[in-house]
Amino acid sequence: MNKIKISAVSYTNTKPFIYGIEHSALLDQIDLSLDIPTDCAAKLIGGQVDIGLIPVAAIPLVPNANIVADYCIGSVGAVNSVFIFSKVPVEEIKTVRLDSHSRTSNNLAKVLLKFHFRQSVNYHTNDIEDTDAFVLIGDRTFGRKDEFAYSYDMGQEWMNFTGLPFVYAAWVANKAIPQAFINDFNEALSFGLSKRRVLLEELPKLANFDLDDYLMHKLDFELTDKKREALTLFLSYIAQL
Ligand SMILES: C=C(O[C@@H]1C=C(C(=O)O)C=C[C@H]1O)C(=O)O
Repeated sequence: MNKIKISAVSYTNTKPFIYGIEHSALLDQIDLSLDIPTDCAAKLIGGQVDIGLIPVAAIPLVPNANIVADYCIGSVGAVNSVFIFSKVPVEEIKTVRLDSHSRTSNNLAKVLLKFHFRQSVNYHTNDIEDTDAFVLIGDRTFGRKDEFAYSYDMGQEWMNFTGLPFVYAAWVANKAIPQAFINDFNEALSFGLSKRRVLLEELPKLANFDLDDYLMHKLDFELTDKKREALTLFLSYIAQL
């Protein structure tokens, strides 16, 4: 049988899933690559992989997109790794630099600034551009919150805006995947989540970031009905940008 090709996010948020996959019999049946979120999306859209843990904002661009797992990268309120960092309070933000790693959070920033904060903002993608604020996601945000005059946790702001949890990335396939594989895959992901304490022992301690709180509490990995509702709502807001 051909191996199933999978691209997953290379950040710490995905390590519980990788732990589960690496400790399962699935390892012989798959080709696994770890990529930044934009590349996970590009590989799934381009057909280089069969399944990707992709930014949900990219789902409409995936041919035959179908969500194949009961787990995701999500949060119920603050997530502590998806931020708008700003020099000025949000009512004064006029320019924002987007994060080249991100698809979901760049769109989440636009949705929140337009529909929640009701700000008219110019967006830049150039790294050297001097802007009022910028989007930053993933491990590169760890411990950096206090460096900026204003930090907006977008998981928290989405909760303030909609009363809903949020899903940043989901396991999506671009073709039909055999049900037996999906069952084993869910089992592996669930096993990885149940071993987060073991994983935390293996990860280096960070001086100014609570990794335990991040993996055990801030991230919320179950793709619940409320998160699916949030996903549909988020995609409908993106369509109105
Ligand atoms: C919570 C996070 O979720 C992520 C955010 C993504 C995005 O903004 O496109 C994509 C994948 C996830 O890794 C994070 O990276 O901090």
